[in-house]
This record gives sequence, structure tokens and C-alpha cells, in this order.
Amino acid sequence: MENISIALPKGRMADSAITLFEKAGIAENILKDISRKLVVNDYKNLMKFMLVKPIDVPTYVEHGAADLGICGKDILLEQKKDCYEVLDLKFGFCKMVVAGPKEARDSFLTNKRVATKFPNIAEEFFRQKGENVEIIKLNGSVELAPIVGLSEVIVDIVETGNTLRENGLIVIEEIFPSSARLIVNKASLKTKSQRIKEIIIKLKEVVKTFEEV
Ligand SMILES: Nc1ncnc2c1ncn2[C@@H]1O[C@H](COP(=O)(O)OP(=O)(O)OP(=O)(O)O)[C@@H](O)[C@H]1O
Ligand SMILES: O=P(O)(O)OC[C@H]1O[C@H](OP(=O)(O)OP(=O)(O)O)[C@H](O)[C@@H]1O
Repeated sequence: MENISIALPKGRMADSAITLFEKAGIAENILKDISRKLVVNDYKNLMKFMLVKPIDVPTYVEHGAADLGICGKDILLEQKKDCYEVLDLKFGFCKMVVAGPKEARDSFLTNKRVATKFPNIAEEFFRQKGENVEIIKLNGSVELAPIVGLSEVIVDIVETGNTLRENGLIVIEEIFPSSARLIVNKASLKTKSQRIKEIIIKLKEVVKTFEEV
């Protein structure tokens, strides 16, 4: 049987991703072994798990360093890497939105500035609307930008809405909903097709139970 390697996202999606594999009975004790260690081998099930930043998951999968990976739909749409998206995992729910102070919704601005960690998504969204905008790429704390005059609006992820509220911002437009997705390396799906298909079937069974809740 071939070994299967999986890139899991560090950070807020890590626990759900790890629990998913454990519940599916595909891997054992990943949680126990992953702390500062970045690769965990499950020799019994012939699986290798690696923990990477969510933004890097598609890169590992595209290059075949991982056969499978888990990351948000937001990251897939931003990066458009060459891999297959095979399953909506029904956790990590959030929305990509345009947000800003109330005045930005109520007044028509030409050539507005948009601060974001997702420049490609923002660019595409405003291009489709036929709006000419300047995209300002940031790496975090995006809500700060309109408060200090770096931009008029932001394109960012909203989950509870707490960060927007606490900074006096509102959702102006929703762009798309996001959740965690399972992605697969294109060559691996051919060369390791039986194992990968078995894994997808087992994960689907667990995901079904999330939907029933
Ligand atoms: N409230 C949220 N804020 C950001 N991302 C969320 C939220 N809820 C779910 N997600 C999902 O989690 C992913 C980001 O996870 P995480 O915040 O751990 O990564 P990160 O942005 O690289 O972290 P960091 O801010 O430490 O650099 C997103 O791509 C998205 O799919
Ligand atoms: O709607 P909420 O539940 O408040 O969540 C949304 C916030 O969480 C994320 O930031 P993150 O915590 O990743 O920090 P960052 O801004 O440094 O990326 C996102 O970019 C928003 O700022």
C-alpha cells in the first residue's frame, strides 16, 4: 500500500482538521504527537501528516509534497493553484466581505482604496462590478486601514462580526461564503487513486454527521 501525505492547516482550523481524520478512523493519535513537531507519521495507517500555515497548504499539494490538504475556500480562490478541490468539509465557516465605515456604504466614491490580505479576490470582485479601485495589500489587522485613512474599505473575512463591530465598521457587501475544503494533488489522484478515494469516502461519512447537527 502507498504512503499518503496530508498537509493540515495550523491555527484556528487545526483542531477540526485533526479531529476529522481521527473520527474517520483514518489516523490515530495525531493530536497527541503534534505540538512543535511539524511532521507526524502514522506507521500503522501509512499516513504522514504535516502542519503548515493555511496559506501554504495549496503550495504543498500543487507540488506533490502532500497528496492531500485542507484549507479554506478563501485561500483556494485567492491562489488558484493547480489541484483538485474534492470535498466541502463543513467547518471553518466564514464570509468574504467588503466592509468599511457606514459612510463608505452611503456615499459613492470614485477610485476607492481597498485594503486586504486577498488582493486577487478583491481585484476580481471590483473588476466584475466595473469599479476602478486601488488595492492595498496587507498581512493582518486589516480593519485598521479605514480607521487610520489607509483605505476607504477592506475586503476581509468575517465570522462572528466582532472585529468589525469593535472597530466601528459594517459589512457593505458579501462576496462569497467560505468553509474548509479537501484538496488533492492531480498526479496523486491517478497514481494513488484507490487509497485517496477510500479516504474521501471515510471523510464524507464524518462530514455528513456535521451536517446533521
Ligand atoms: N474568523 C476567521 N478569521 C479568519 N479566518 C477564518 C475565520 N474563521 C474561519 N477562518 C478560516 O481559517 C483560515 C485562516 O486560519 P488562521 O487564522 O489560523 O490562519 P492565518 O490567517 O494564516 O493566521 P494568522 O492570522 O495567525 O497569520 C482562513 O483561510 C479561513 O478559511
Ligand atoms: O468576525 P470575527 O469573528 O471577528 O473574525 C474576523 C477576523 O478574524 C481574522 O483575523 P485574524 O484573527 O486571522 O487576525 P489578522 O487580522 O491578524 O489576520 C479576520 O481577518 C478578521 O479580522
